[in-house]
Amino acid sequence: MNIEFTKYQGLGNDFILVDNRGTDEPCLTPEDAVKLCDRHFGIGADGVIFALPGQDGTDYTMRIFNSDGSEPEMCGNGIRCLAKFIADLEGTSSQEGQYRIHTLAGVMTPQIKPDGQVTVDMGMPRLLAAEILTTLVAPDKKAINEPLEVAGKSWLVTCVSMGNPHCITFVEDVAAIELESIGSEFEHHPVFPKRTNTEFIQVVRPDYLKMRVWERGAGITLACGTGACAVVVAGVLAQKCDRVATVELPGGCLKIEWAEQDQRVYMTGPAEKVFTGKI
Ligand SMILES: N[C@@H](CCC[C@H](N)C(=O)O)C(=O)O
Repeated sequence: MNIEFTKYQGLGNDFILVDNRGTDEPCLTPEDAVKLCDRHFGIGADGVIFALPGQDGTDYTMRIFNSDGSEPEMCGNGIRCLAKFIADLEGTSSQEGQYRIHTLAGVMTPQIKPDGQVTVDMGMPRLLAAEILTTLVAPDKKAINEPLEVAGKSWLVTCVSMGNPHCITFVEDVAAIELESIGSEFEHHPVFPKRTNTEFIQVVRPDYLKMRVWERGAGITLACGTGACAVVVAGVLAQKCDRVATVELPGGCLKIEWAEQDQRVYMTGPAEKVFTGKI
């Protein structure tokens, strides 16, 4: 193996980025990803992201393996990192750039802004149980504020897909949540046949939310972009937040808008190169 990589992070959600423009399949296996993501015996990361050739008229394709080797449909912090990585590969990192990226969740459009932040058109949220995927309610129904039994307690949850599944629960105090012990129970709950990401949310103000996350396939992370988008959608549906809100995560803040006009979700946040290396 002789592969160059660049490590990026978006709010501390960190990824190994690989230039995979030469072939249509990832040049590393899910098993490789598990080894490389290991924080003691590997490079250390929440996932490995591949920049592949575009499909169906898009500029690039993004594929990602979680740190457990599973393949999610989308990654919000990851796609901001990918935009910066592409700008670097194309030698345009000092300019603004906009890319159409094919993902397993559809086409996403990240745009690098003059201040270096990246805004991503994340598409429309999917709300029906059959799309999410959850058996918590009937396939043609939305799961909004539904009771779910986890760790001996009944939680009111709202389920949203941003291409990948999210289970959101509003709590009084996010700091008091014992994520280490309950996160995995949500992830593997039988009502989520493809497992789930879980977000715990404290509403500070309707335009300011505090979030902690347990990610499917990665456990506790410092931030989750698709999660922050799903949270604002859930907050609007449950009448707990505005359509434009700041979501504060342990790694920093994201600005999320669920636009009334086109019903699409827009996410703005940072993405930074950390170092380059060779495997
Ligand atoms: N951290 C990501 C989400 C990565 C995928 C997730 N773990 C899943 O399996 O769905 C983000 O920023 O969106």
